[in-house]
Amino acid sequence: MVTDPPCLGMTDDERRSELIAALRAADAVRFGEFELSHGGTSDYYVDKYLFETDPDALRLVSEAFAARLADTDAKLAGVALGAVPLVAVTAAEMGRPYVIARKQAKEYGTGNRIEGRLDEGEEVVVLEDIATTGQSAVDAVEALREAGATVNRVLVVVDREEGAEELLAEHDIELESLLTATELLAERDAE
Ligand SMILES: O=P(O)(O)OC[C@H]1O[C@H](OP(=O)(O)OP(=O)(O)O)[C@H](O)[C@@H]1O
Ligand SMILES: O=C(O)c1cc(=O)[nH]c(=O)[nH]1
Repeated sequence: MVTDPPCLGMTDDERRSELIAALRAADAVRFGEFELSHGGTSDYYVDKYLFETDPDALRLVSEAFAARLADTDAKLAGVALGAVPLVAVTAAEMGRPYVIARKQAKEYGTGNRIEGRLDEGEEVVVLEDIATTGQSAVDAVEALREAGATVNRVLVVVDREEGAEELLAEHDIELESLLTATELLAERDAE
């Protein structure tokens, strides 16, 4: 069943502006020199844990995700660790079940790479916080596909526009973002 998301009346532009303001208010957009997870450095960094632990920003992200997901009744998946709060809140808001894609399989107990219930052939949309190279998202999709899911869509909060869209396309995955780096940094870049 496809449920009506909240704030359906908001335009994408309104939602984007509100989200940028919330990320900035949470102090999640940092400037300086930062090392990134797949190598290289950057003069800015989105500290996902600052916006994910801020109730206003977390609520806005989950509402925006829910609005984007109104066109599908697919199961949701979150990429550990950062996307776990995002998928949990979005799933609760939408009344949808979800799974978690670990970076590596658990080394004891169940030995699971995918946590939660996943049935063979089930359609899954992956939620992620940040896409830089896109490798983390691709790894999660591959693990979900190996576990039997059908996955062709990844939804991220921020696409840093550093090749993720192209890498995902090579794996037959469409990348959608709530914000691009261009949108997020427009104010700084206009100065
Ligand atoms: O697109 P990529 O080049 O893969 O980079 C982005 C990934 O890196 C960050 O996660 P991080 O490795 O910091 O892990 P965490 O969620 O466990 O903190 C971010 O949350 C993405 O998952
Ligand atoms: O590529 C990364 O590692 C990365 C970039 C970023 O802006 N934020 C983050 O949490 N990780």
